[in-house]
Amino acid sequence: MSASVTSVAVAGASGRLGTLICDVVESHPDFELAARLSSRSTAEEGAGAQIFVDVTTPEASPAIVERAVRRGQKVLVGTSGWSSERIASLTDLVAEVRGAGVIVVPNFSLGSVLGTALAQIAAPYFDSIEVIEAHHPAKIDSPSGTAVRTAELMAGARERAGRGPAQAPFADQRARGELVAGIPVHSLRLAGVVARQEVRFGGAGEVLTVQHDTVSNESYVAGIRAGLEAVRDAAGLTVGLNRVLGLGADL
Ligand SMILES: NC(=O)C1=CN([C@@H]2O[C@H](COP(=O)(O)OP(=O)(O)OC[C@H]3O[C@@H](n4cnc5c(N)ncnc54)[C@H](OP(=O)(O)O)[C@@H]3O)[C@@H](O)[C@H]2O)C=CC1
Ligand SMILES: O=C(O)C1=N[C@H](C(=O)O)C[C@H](O)C1
Repeated sequence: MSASVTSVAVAGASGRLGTLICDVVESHPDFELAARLSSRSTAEEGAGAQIFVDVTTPEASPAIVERAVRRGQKVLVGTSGWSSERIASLTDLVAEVRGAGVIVVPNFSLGSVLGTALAQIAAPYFDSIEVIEAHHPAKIDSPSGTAVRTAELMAGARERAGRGPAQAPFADQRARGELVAGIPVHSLRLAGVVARQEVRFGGAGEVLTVQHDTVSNESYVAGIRAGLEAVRDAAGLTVGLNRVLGLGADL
């Protein structure tokens, strides 16, 4: 392995996103694929790589990420399930481990990140907000990580603007979706869909919709490349492709 080439291990390499990440690593002149890991891999496999990528499952991800951080690897996380609570404990871990560098990217698609940013701009101006996300039927978790992140960021934007929680009437009824940071989120798992998110804002006599569609996994390629390039020299914890691309903080 040449000194200028950075080695990468991918946990979840046999999955949909992991396969794509391995392709991106292999086609990038600065990186070399050191290990393809699956659910059957041992904890030691991939330990020698400089960068460790986690794209597994929300259940498995925290332990996999902690192990990689503790052994001094730079870590890029694309797995969903990294809610604000999980991010808080990751922040503590990163502060504890000297030299740690972790980037968590809830969505590698530029359009999705911009959609979430636009939703944050709108959130303080509309008390009535609902999120509808749709994904392919093989997705094991719901709501999506992107929907959770979007709802949390919209609630934060409202709080910073001095607005109270969004309205969520009759939220105790099951068909009203799952409340995330006080905002109802509805999940569809539908053949023919890759990934879609709609954020609907209701106001007096009007509805604003911020919608993003991923129509193929190609939408993740540029974000994956940017994440890999950024995590090489990462210090501390970074959350969101917007920060990786220098598009600003959480608005
Ligand atoms: N950030 C983003 O832009 C995107 C994020 N995602 C997220 O990435 C994650 C993976 O999605 P996707 O590729 O579609 O999922 P898949 O089900 O296709 O792949 C899951 C991968 O994780 C592995 N795995 C499962 N359980 C474990 C375990 N206990 N320990 C270690 N590895 C395990 C599987 O290995 P095996 O083959 O052995 O079962 C497989 O390689 C999800 O959380 C998804 O939401 C997806 C797309 C885009
Ligand atoms: O599982 C997926 O496919 C996706 N998962 C991520 C999420 O949960 O938000 C990102 C994207 O929506 C695709």
